[in-house]
Amino acid sequence: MASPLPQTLTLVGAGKMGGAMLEGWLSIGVNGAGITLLDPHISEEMQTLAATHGMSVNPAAPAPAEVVVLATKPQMLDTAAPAVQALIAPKTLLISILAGKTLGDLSARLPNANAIVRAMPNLPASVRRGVTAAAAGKGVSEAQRQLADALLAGVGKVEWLGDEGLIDAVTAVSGSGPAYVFNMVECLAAAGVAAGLPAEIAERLARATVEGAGEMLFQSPLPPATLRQNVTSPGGTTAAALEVLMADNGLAPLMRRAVAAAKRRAEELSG
Ligand SMILES: NC(=O)C1=CN([C@@H]2O[C@H](COP(=O)(O)OP(=O)(O)OC[C@H]3O[C@@H](n4cnc5c(N)ncnc54)[C@H](O)[C@@H]3O)[C@@H](O)[C@H]2O)C=CC1
Ligand SMILES: O=C(O)[C@@H]1CCC=N1
Repeated sequence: MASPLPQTLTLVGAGKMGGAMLEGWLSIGVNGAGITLLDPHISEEMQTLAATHGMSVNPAAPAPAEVVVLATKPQMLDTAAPAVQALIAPKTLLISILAGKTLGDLSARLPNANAIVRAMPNLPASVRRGVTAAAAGKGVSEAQRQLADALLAGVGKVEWLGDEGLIDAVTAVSGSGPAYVFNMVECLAAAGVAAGLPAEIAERLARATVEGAGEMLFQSPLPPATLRQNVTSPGGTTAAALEVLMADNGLAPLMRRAVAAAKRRAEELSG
């Protein structure tokens, strides 16, 4: 049996991530007429989407909803909290995607929220290929957990965590991770230019390479190390490059430092 979907859902903060998730929910059949968007700086694109699907946008007195999704910047939590409290009925499920803000931080600002799921999605949700890790607070019923799962699975894969304490590390790996990959495309293209390629060709090649490699990861059951080995002819060109990338001062320590910095920042955003 298909998982249940909410009859009413209010999205607080319809920016890049909230908007990406919203498009996924529409595509799995959440009824636009039951959706309310609250965002003081809502984009024209979101307004058009809302009009197309009969959503309500910034109503004067929004009613409590079955599900409230909090998708403002973490720094806006204090400002948004009074309006969010008014959206929460005793059985409302609150899903927060705010980096760094813990279940405890959310409960302290929204004491009337009985059921809170803290989730960390990522931007490929916009093409329904996201991955979200989520942790449920104590007051979340099994039905509410399934409801959250249905919404999060609508935009990609879902990992439920028994330990909320892992979410800052999740944020540093998969939440921020798409940006690392996009930066790798930029760096690969720039390196191609340094090697003599015209800039436009280098960018097209770098981009298509990551698209193709990503699709192989998607389609193949093989571990990434095997996929890497399949490109690497002994004594060939890839081996020469990997000697640099896999050196003691290569990509691994750099990535460790980057992920540690992101995790530290998530911890700083808590409170
Ligand atoms: N962008 C990403 O890849 C990811 C973002 N996140 C989380 O998603 C949240 C949103 O991030 P983005 O979408 O990137 O930011 P964004 O700036 O694109 O969106 C935030 C939206 O909140 C709106 N907003 C500001 N104050 C508000 C208020 N008081 N009430 C209602 N809406 C308000 C803004 O107008 C804006 O449209 C953050 O907490 C971030 O940690 C999580 C995973 C990935
Ligand atoms: O950069 C950020 O803080 C957010 C959280 C993960 C991705 N974007």
